[in-house]
Amino acid sequence: MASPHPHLARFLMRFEHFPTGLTPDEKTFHATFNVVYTLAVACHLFYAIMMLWLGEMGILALNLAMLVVDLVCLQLHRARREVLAANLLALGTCAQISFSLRYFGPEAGFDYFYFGALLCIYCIRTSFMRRVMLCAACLCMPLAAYVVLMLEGAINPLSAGWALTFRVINLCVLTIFFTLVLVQMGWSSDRLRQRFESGVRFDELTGALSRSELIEKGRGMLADIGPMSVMMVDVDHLSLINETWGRQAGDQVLKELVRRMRSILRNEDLVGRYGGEEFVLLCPNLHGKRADQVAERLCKGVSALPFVINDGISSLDVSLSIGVALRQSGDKDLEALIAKADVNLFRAKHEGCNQFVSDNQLGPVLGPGVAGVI
Ligand SMILES: Nc1nc2c(ncn2[C@@H]2O[C@H](COP(=O)(O)OP(=O)(O)OP(=O)(O)O)[C@@H](O)[C@H]2O)c(=O)[nH]1
Repeated sequence: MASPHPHLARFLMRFEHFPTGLTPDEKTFHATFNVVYTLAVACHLFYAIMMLWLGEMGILALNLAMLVVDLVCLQLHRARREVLAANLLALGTCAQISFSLRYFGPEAGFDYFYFGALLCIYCIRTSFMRRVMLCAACLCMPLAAYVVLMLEGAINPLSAGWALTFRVINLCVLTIFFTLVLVQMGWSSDRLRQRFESGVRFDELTGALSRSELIEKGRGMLADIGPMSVMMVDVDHLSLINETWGRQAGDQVLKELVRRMRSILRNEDLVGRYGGEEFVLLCPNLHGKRADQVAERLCKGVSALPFVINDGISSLDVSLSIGVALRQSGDKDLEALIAKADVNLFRAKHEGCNQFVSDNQLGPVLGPGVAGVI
């Protein structure tokens, strides 16, 4: 899916050096999180300084604890990070609200109303478990704040001007947080929906399209669109990798291969697992020399970095061979195109692997290579 806001996406991407192999959407997703975290941490620090100033050691301890959790959370794996982020943002906001209640008294009810409205919008797009977690997290702290308030009564040491300023800041920060979280949730849930709810069948191991799905979508493409390239991709010497490092290592190579190919290809290109270690790529509107350039980029790009296997203990150099078939005008037979790509793949293998051969007869372009251990 293309990011709905390309300018925002480009801006957000400046916030991080990304690991290689991420798609533009994934980069935006990461970057959004980083902006949210930066804001969250800055906000916690701001409140911490204010608490110190006001001598509120209890709320200060709470804020600092959350700051530490935030920072730890930053280091976590991104899947877990997503769930934690939602909770942390809610908790952080509640800390601010408990402060508001304490110092602004019942007027802070408006903040609650506003926060509740934002949370509702946010929750609509989350899973049931996440909604439960969010609500639990969001209810705990204001509840604690109310108990404290009931015991001590609201105090209001701030002048009306300061109180208004802080409440405005509070509401602005809330708005920025939740806007960013909403944007991010929109992108991620769209991706999830595309992946799991659209009835599209995926290969379980690699996440590539299943063979039947690929054929179905490919036939649709041939009916609808003009030029197109079909590439048959084969991992070189996978049986050697399996024998030397075990089948699990081979599986990791296949998974990583699909991830890297996706990062090189455009969003509209389809990656399907055709069988075993063979993948078919369907690239609409790609023809002539541009198809060769993409095939070359795949060969070079995928093998540029070693593949990490066995939980990071070892790494392998892995290369690809690719056969490219170009759709001639009027071609409607997908299987014939795939068969043509397969013939070209056979030539690429025969001529030494780690290269592509295309209908353009411009390949092979790379020297022979073998899978080797670093
Ligand atoms: N780990 C793993 N291996 C697979 C999977 N599917 C197929 N293979 C292996 O891929 C290997 C394919 O063997 P070959 O057709 O001889 O190909 P190769 O060893 O890659 O040699 P070349 O293609 O000539 O470079 C076999 O060892 C299969 O067991 C899979 O899902 N996981």
